[in-house]
Amino acid sequence: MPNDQSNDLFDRLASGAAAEWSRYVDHAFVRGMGDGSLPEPAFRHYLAQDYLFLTHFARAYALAVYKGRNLADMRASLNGLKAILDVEMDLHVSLCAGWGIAEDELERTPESKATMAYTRYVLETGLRGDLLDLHVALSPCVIGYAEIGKRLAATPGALDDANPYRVWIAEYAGEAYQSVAASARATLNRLAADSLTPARFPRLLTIFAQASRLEADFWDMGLTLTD
Ligand SMILES: Cc1ncc(C[n+]2csc(CCO)c2C)c(N)n1
Repeated sequence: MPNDQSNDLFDRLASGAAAEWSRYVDHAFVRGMGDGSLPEPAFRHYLAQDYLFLTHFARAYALAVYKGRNLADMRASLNGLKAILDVEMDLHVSLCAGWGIAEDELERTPESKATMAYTRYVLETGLRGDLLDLHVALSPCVIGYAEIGKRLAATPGALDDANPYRVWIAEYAGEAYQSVAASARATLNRLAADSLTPARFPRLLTIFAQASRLEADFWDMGLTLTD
């Protein structure tokens, strides 16, 4: 549970933006994946937009390489970039293929406004700010999916064969992804130890709240099939 007295920056942000955070992680789209009631066209629409989202997300990691202040920062971001380009994208393309969406169709999909808004917000925040601003903008995405995966996996029946969304849930609830999220938390704390001041916290909270809102809007876009 979020805790604003915590030493963990992520906990302080999630607790400071509790309304935006819970609209995102407890969204109807998420609950629909948990109990299998999400309409399949909504999931297909989401998957195709998520392909475009991941492409921009890779650019954001490339920007984080550039923004690193030392080789350790730069190497950590490069590992994130490689994980997306060499692993995540392939996983996503095969997940889409399983849902009947071929790679050339993904390439041809027009970007929805929600995808544009979210990805450009993250990129612009990183361009304008420093590495801490950028990692705060990325954190609802990276850490939120781990939290969603863990919660859903604990829902009775969520991982049953009868649930068409079980593969998605198992992926994010799995140990490999949980450890990606744990290291994203550690990165935030490391950067905060270096450059977080009390005066700066409200500005970081604004970034976190906006990114969480845009994540919730991304679920809305899937659910309502909006372009
Ligand atoms: C809208 C949206 N938000 C978050 C994620 C999760 N996510 C984005 S990049 C990545 C890999 C991090 O190394 C993960 C898990 C997503 N797929 N789509």
